[in-house]
Amino acid sequence: MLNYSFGKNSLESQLDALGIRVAFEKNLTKAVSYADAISASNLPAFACQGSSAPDMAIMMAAAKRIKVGCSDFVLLGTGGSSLGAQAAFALARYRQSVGIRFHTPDSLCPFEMDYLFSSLNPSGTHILVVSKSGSTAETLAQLLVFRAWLEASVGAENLADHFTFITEPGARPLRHYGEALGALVLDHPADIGGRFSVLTKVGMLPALVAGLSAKGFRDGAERVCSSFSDQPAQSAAVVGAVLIHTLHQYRGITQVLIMAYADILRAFTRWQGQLWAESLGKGGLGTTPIRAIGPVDQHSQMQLFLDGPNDKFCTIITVPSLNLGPRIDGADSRAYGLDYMAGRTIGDMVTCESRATQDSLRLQGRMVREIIIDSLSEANLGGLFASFMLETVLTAHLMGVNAFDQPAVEQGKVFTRQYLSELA
Ligand SMILES: O=P(O)(O)OC[C@H]1O[C@](O)(CO)[C@@H](O)[C@@H]1O
Repeated sequence: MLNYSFGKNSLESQLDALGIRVAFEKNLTKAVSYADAISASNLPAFACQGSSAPDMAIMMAAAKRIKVGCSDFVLLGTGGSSLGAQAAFALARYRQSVGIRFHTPDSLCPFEMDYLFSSLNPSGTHILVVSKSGSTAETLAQLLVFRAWLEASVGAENLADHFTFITEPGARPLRHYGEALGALVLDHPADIGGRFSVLTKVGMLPALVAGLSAKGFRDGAERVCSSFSDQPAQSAAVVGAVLIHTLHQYRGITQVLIMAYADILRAFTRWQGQLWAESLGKGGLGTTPIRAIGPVDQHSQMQLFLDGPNDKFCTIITVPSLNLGPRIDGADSRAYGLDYMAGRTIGDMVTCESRATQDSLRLQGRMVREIIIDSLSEANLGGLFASFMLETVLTAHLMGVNAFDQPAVEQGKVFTRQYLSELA
């Protein structure tokens, strides 16, 4: 279950106080008619992958194959080919549901790779290589290095059993490589962009390997999609997109903060950051995502959020945690003058700290939205994925930009190839 709130004062009264009620309503009408249009033409496939979709059987079989004798599961991929799976892995870690160790070297780092090789057990290592384009240099370089490392231990004849690939059909270096190896090569859906692919095989196969329910993720996403279709004007995605866009247009909001009060959502905030930045930063437009985790970032970034420029829209994601987690010893804390925490749980503290953060931000005149999920589950994480993808697409529509491309990053890739080939 995913709910949202703007605090004690109604959203309408806050819009009135800011003098943007009329502009909000106008943008809302535009967003709702776009929401109706995309609902009528079948909701975007990325957000609404049915749990009975034909790829379920393919993923289940692939996950079963990967798990045979697997002690270390390495996901090679970057950006949208890794971040969604990382968000899912965090849930599995918290559940302690599998005995497999997960490794997601999503950035290219010589030191990290050396360390990873020293910590892996080659015979129990399975490598899932994900790249929609099949040509991302970092992922391909990692693959080449991993193959040589693994071949030295398990032998060329056994390599295919240690690899699975996900990439688009067609002539692509990664596809060619996987097929030549004789490994399992699965199709990345051609009509779904990398950063929108978390509910496809890209995020769901790793989730299954981690012992999570892909059906659970997709059911949660479907629930969000149906309430988006049924009552768009009330959905978190539509209201969020309209509010952010209106505040950007009329009240100088240029940054969008996502602060999650659950460590487990740390990777989720990274996933959302890519989604937002790459989808909206176009042609001189865009708002900058900021990721934060509570309570820790109260002690690092909060001063700026509270007392720096009033240019941020703040989303606080919470999971009810009253009475949860270890309890603080009453006598011990009282003996040291810590009466305020005596007998409270760690969950009590986190709940109060999130409330304190929201109230402090509001006192400073910041616009704060709380998104509440009732538990840490596949369904709720799936719902968050769907909701934020819809919000991003709606925001792009309001801004008049294409959410689905990322033309500017290509130049850096061209330079990288050139500089590498020019190295002495
Ligand atoms: O899945 P691929 O094609 O390897 O791309 C990885 C990431 O790189 C980007 O293309 C940006 O360079 C992202 O959009 C994408 O998620």
